[in-house]
Amino acid sequence: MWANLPRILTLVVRGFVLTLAVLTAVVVIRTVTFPSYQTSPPECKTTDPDFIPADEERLARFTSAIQFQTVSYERGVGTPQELAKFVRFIQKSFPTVHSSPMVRRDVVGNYSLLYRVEGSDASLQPYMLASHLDVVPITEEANWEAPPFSGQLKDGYIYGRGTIDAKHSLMGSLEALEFLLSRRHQPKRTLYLAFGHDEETGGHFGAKVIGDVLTQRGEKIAFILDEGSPVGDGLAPGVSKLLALVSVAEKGFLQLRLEVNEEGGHASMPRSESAIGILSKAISKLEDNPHPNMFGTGPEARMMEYVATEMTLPYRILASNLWLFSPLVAWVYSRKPQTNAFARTTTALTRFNAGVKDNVISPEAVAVIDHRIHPMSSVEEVMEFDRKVINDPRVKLNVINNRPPSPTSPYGKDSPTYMMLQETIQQIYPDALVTPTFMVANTDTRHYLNLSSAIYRFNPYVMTPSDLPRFHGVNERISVQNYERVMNFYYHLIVNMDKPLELKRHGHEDEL
Ligand SMILES: CCCCCCCC/C=C\CCCCCCCC(=O)N[C@@H](CCSC)C(=O)O
Ligand SMILES: [Zn+2]
Ligand SMILES: [Zn+2]
Repeated sequence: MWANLPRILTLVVRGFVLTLAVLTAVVVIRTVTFPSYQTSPPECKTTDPDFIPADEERLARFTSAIQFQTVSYERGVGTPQELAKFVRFIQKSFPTVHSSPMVRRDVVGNYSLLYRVEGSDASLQPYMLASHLDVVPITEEANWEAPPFSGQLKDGYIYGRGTIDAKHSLMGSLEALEFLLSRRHQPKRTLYLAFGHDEETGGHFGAKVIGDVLTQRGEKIAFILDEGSPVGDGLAPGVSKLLALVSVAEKGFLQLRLEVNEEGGHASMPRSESAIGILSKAISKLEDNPHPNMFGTGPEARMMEYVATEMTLPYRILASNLWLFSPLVAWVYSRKPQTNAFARTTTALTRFNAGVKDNVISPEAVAVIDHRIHPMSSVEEVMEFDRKVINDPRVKLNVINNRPPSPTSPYGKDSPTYMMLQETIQQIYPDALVTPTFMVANTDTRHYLNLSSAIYRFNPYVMTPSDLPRFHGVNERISVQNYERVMNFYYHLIVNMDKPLELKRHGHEDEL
């Protein structure tokens, strides 16, 4: 036995070296032969004479739109008077849209707006552009560089709540339509514009009703485009070019109310555990035990493949070989909040309430957890995980609201609508890569799922990592350049949708 040891060791080392050599060879071959999913940009139209400039008049309209304080607070609790004023302002600001015989406008659920622009070819399925009228409340008002409802123009940026979420797309799509109709252009394909008034609190009285109205009309929609992920500048690790993130799916959500009820009493005679202490431990366990890393199991893996050939070398090797490096990429993604959101179901503690007086032991403690569910997980799985982690029957878990992750819409060369979107994005951003991904937050599209199987969530503006905290945060703003891109993106999209949407498969063509 001992005599054979050198031979055995040699064989083991040889086996190891051989395996390493084979793995390295496979990794190298895959890296250099990995297919490119990017197509060259079409002829750029933004230099055409019919480009929409962000001139004084349009910027003034956008500024005014920001000044309406259309805040949504809680489900069913909004700002009806501001919404009504904003609706009147929209009507006055886009006279051609509102007087055209081609346009039917319905006010739905009191304040939401549904426009139908009649196309000349009734055989073509309509499509829909969506956004919303409402905004979230202001936080830390003292830290804003310009008053949050001013729409003030400062150093090339328009400041205010709603500038990126989402009055840019509401006003931008209406500007595009006004521009088009004022040139007496009738689209071939019927187009809907749908603007809910309570997206920020779930869309139960706005988008839900719009969805019901269209369902009752028996409408089937070729594709829907709502607010969503942006064109990232430095957002994705290893990608130096602009990266247009088209969300073909959306995370689910689960909002849970955690409640502990214990005996209260005089603060001079406390028991060893209080309602506050028990709930704090539960919360702390949830924060210490994140939901499992699922990177590589959902549409996020496709995102890596779509950009693999364009990445800097170390990332290119990783992205071309997810079969081997998925756990490593998963770890890299889990290190920053914005990429971690793609790797797992997230857990945000959004409310914590207890106590009424300094010397009274509170009999009750309540917290709210907002989970965003990874597309490959489920509401049930998340509940089960939380229960196991908390492992304390004194902590009651009540569901406030929930929604499973959305289905994934078609993407890639087999999907004419996705390709039309990609082409339009490339007209505005000729140097950008375009990739499917999923939306880490939620949109009104949850109410439109039965209207279309092709639902995309995309914001046609550029965002850097330092811009991300502006969503629902302090100093929300959009650059004039970005707002101009938004208007022209919608304009180009509407023009492009007059071209036939063709499925080019197996040598035959079908039109939607
Ligand atoms: C690897 C790529 C990294 C890219 C990282 C960043 C991508 C960031 C993407 C999107 C951020 C934009 C978020 C906008 C959210 C707008 C929608 C919204 O606010 N929805 C509400 C709905 C409330 S319903 C109760 C929400 O809370 O989700
Ligand atoms: Zn929004
Ligand atoms: Zn929002």
